[in-house]
Amino acid sequence: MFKINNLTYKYEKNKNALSNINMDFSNGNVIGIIGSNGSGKSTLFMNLMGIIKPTKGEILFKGNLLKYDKKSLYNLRKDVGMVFQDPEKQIFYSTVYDDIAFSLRNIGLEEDIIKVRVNKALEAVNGMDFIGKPIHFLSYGQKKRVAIASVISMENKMVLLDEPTAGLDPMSTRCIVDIIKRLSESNVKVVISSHDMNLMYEICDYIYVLNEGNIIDEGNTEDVFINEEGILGAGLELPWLVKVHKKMNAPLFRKEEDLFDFYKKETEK
Ligand SMILES: Nc1ncnc2c1ncn2[C@@H]1O[C@H](COP(=O)(O)OP(=O)(O)OP(=O)(O)O)[C@@H](O)[C@H]1O
Repeated sequence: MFKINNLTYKYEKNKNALSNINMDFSNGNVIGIIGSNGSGKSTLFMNLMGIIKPTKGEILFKGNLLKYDKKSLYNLRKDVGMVFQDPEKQIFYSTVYDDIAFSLRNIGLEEDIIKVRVNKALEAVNGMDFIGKPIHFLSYGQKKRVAIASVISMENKMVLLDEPTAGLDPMSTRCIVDIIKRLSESNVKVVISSHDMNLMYEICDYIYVLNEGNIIDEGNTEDVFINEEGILGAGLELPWLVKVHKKMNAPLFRKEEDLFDFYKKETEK
């Protein structure tokens, strides 16, 4: 859906946050953007959503140059939803129900359909307990789950997730992994940024590695993560399954269950 040609973005009085970026999101169904703090991930997402405009280069959406008038942005955001890194940036309403319902009311849905969508989205993030609660009663992790539910409820064709699991406990993280898998199975394109290399290795099928605003590597997930130099060079670490492969000479597995099955069979021999 998105194709990015030679995108450069510079914040005022700062060096380039992104330099000459080329990306094609038709390369995968779950696309990962990895990079250490300050490498440009959030800046990239804000460019894609039309919140900020490239200093140089172009962003194509469905083959057309991104436009910034109200109607074009409304249409873009009907197709593409984004979960911001900081949930406070996208939560405005007094109660959880109304917050999620807000965007759905905006696109003119009937109240009974809204009710179904809000319930379904909150169930997906394991958040039905707080449906009627005022937002300010929630913890950071709970707000994050509401922000994710809000985007899911829109049923967009594409979802951008900026650090969706940062600050979440293990159970909530598993919920998010399941959500991403389900979205992908229902043909929603997912683009995700995260510092959690194990998560990215598990769910992504194509990876871009950002370092100080430059793409220093890209490719299919296994090819990118096997390149230790590239990963360490970007200030990241190898997923544990790749470490086991490299240090213990085990086959390369994508899922930990496959590794455990392998060793179980080996010890039974
Ligand atoms: N509003 C801003 N004004 C000036 N510089 C900014 C602004 N926001 C970000 N930057 C700079 O742009 C660069 C990229 O920042 P960005 O937030 O996109 O990185 P990131 O990869 O999302 O980082 P993190 O992993 O910490 O979320 C950094 O050098 C940062 O200091």
